[in-house]
Amino acid sequence: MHSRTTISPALREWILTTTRAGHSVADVLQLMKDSGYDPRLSRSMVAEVLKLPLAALHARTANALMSSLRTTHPEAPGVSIGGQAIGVLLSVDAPVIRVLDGMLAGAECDELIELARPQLQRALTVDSDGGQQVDHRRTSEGMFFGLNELPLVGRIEQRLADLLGVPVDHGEGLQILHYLPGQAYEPHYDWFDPEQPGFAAITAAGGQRIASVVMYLNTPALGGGTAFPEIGLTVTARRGSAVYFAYEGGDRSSLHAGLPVQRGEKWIATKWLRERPYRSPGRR
Ligand SMILES: O=C(O)CCC(=O)C(=O)O
Ligand SMILES: [Fe+2]
Repeated sequence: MHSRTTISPALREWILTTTRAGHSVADVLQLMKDSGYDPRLSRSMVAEVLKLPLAALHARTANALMSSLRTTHPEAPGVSIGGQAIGVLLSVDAPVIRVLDGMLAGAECDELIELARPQLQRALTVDSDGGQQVDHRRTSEGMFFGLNELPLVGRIEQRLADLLGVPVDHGEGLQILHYLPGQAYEPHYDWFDPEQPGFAAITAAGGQRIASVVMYLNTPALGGGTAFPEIGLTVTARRGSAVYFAYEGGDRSSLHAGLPVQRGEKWIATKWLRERPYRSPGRR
């Protein structure tokens, strides 16, 4: 007798909408695994809902589950997305860097600052065990928006997704950072170090980081650029513009720093992108 798996209507609906939204079967299985579903059970449930032969899923799973997406690097001279003309002002091949102007409209910058201001807290970094820590290397204050938390946030996330060819749910929540004179973010990598004990925990959902977009929400009076010391490049912090950079885990050329603000203040919004969907069913 063929025994059918019991699938809740909510889960059935989620599998259908997620695949219709363009996600691969591998993505769906990975998201379910991240949410604690048994992989074998997930495969039968997904096969049943999508009316796929179970064997096809088994054969594909091992490779497909590890499949990871890369961002598409924006090409000069630029692109228009939803009415926003984004210009590519500078391109570097190694590390991959694009300096972008027109990433955000002035009003969007102002709105993000005002929404974030009341929620600022001392910015944390991920410690070697995967937990959050106060870090002397990063003296700014910050906050995170949930994915698509507000229409403005959702609009910016969709623009980034269209620009980089990666679904919105590969993104971590948008982080807003505020630096005052003297505050900085010392040289660091955005990818997670596979040698660190917390690597498995940090990358269990979404996998490794693959790219970052630092968007400048204001123009500091002096200082506060983003430096790439390995190649001697400093990107000027200018309201509405952004720096995008992409990397592999372990890529030391992607070392970068938020230089100290010398006069005025600096506001940025950072989006970190993962190789796989970072958002799982039921998680914001
Ligand atoms: O403040 C900056 O310019 C860089 C910020 C940064 O590196 C980050 O948010 O990961
Ligand atoms: Fe960074």
